[in-house]
Amino acid sequence: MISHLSLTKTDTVSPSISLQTDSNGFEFLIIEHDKLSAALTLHGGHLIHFQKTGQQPIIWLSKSAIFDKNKAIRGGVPICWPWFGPAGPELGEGLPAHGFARTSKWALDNVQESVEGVIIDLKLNSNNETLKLWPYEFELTLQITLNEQLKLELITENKSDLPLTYRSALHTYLNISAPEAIHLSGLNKQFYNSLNNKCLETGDTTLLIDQAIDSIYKKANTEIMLKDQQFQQTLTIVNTGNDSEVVWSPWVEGAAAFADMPDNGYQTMLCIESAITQGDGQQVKAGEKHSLTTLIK
Ligand SMILES: O=P(O)(O)OC[C@H]1O[C@@H](O)[C@H](O)[C@@H](O)[C@@H]1O
Repeated sequence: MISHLSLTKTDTVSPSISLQTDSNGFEFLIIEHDKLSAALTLHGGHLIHFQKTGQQPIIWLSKSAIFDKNKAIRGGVPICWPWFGPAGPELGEGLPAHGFARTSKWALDNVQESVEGVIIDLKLNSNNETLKLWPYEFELTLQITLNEQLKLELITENKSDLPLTYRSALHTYLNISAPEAIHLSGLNKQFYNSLNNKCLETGDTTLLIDQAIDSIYKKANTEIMLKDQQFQQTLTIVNTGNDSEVVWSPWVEGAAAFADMPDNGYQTMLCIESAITQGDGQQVKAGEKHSLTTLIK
């Protein structure tokens, strides 16, 4: 999934993690471990690749993704935070879609390695720039656990004196063989259809992917299963701290409209997002923390 990138190693972080840059100096953390390979960027705190040794990549990255410090990366797991979709009108106009975490520079806080895999902690703290966009002091921690399973935990700590509310999504782009090979089950029956004025609709708990989809499902009551007949694998997805799951495929027209996705890109990806989208969002009291996770096994 990242073999098309031309990277140069600039530093060693730990036995299986190196810092590498592209020709523009854009930084990547590359993980080459006996059990898995993975990659992430400090820009956006963005996992862009995860593959267990001998298996298909689990995470999809656009072949035409743009690596630019002012843009969000197409593919991987963008961190949508502290809002999802457009910002609420109370925050003002001209704010970036899906918040600013996915275009902010995160700091590498900690790495742990074992024979099973690696755990990487990234941090993003409020600063003068974030306070102009969103008036709360915070510390965000993204813990990325890469081993037999993939786990992402996003911890929002409220460092202000007032309660905050946030919305979010771990906007996971999953790698699929082909839409017609996919059978998705375990979703809630009720969903808000963003392609139909966000109307609340009732469907089946299973879904075949044969057209554009942009739906906010009420939180699943059970595990979500993504069966891929061609890859002969079933991914099980368990989300916590969320109130909904977003399922998104841009399909033919959507992919054609994106400069950073090949026209056929929609055929090999499907987003299933652990999300906070309902009501006013998740409240976090002053000094407290809230955790949003997705686990893919
Ligand atoms: O192009 P972006 O900003 O990364 O967003 C991609 C998609 O993200 C999804 O989560 C939304 O439900 C879609 O409406 C949106 O189009």
